[in-house]
Amino acid sequence: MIEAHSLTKRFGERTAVDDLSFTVRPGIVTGFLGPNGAGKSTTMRMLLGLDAPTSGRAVVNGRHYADHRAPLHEVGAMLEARSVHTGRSAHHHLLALAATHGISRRRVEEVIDLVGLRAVARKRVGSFSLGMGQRLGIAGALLGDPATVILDEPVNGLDPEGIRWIRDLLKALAAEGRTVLVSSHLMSEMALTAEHLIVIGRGRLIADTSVAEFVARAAGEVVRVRTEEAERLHGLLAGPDVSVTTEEPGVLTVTGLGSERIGRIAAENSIALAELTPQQASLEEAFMQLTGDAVEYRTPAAHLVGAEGRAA
Ligand SMILES: Nc1ncnc2c1ncn2[C@@H]1O[C@H](COP(=O)(O)OP(=O)(O)OP(=O)(O)O)[C@@H](O)[C@H]1O
Repeated sequence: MIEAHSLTKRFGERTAVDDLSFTVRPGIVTGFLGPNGAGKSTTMRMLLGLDAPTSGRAVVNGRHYADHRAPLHEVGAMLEARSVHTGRSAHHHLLALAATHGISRRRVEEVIDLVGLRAVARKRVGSFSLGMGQRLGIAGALLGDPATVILDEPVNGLDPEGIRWIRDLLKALAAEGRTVLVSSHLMSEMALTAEHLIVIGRGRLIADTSVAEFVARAAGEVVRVRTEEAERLHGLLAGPDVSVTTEEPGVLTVTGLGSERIGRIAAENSIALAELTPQQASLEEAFMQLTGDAVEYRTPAAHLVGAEGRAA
């Protein structure tokens, strides 16, 4: 379990994390989301005792990180910036880490296999690709078989197979009853991986909710209706809090009225419907809506869409 109590971090004039409180529970994957510069890494560093909060408290498994006698057994972490001696092999790096906690060689071999680095375990870390480095970071995080796992952007640099592997690994770790907190700016990835979300913008909490609730809350109710009498139905549905648009002939997109109500209005007026479909906004759309004001470094919209791999 991870608890942030009114965490605040200032760097000079800049407030990177602003009165942030949340709890991350065991047994599910919790996604930590926010636009670039939102304060995710700084928060994770405070959880791990690497940055001291200006005020507030970070507690992991009931204690400050620094108060754990054998922290690798409590919290396994991988932060974005890797601090690995590039001249060492993966095997040696993990052995050195294991030695600090009296962790056995056998466990080192186990995690090497678990992260799929067996074939390159004796190679110098300096020659590793970004994806291999991520796998090594995860091996280090899991070395102490910790109850809590904190990973900063773990899918960075991984290929599709690697991304799928991380997704399955995180879910398996949570299913074993561990607390799993994973940061990302990739909404689509979190939708597939996380069950719960903590969303921040400009260092402040924007949402602490399940993935399903997050989308529903941000998106509002949108229903697609197809009928040969679109024009007549349009007139019947229109109202002060209802917006009806026509994107293609015979198809209405209705916001502000539920599908049940639309179906009833159509029936009362003897309008046959060919389709009546509640739409779900994608997580990206929901995220954009919620964090719109909190984006620090804004990219032109077309670039943002492209970066997320979605068609306009
Ligand atoms: N050591 C530091 N000194 C000064 N400012 C800092 C420092 N570390 C972070 N910041 C600032 O604090 C804010 C939050 O940064 P942080 O790296 O925590 O965000 P993030 O959500 O992890 O972003 P990203 O997704 O880009 O990694 C940013 O405005 C950043 O410039």
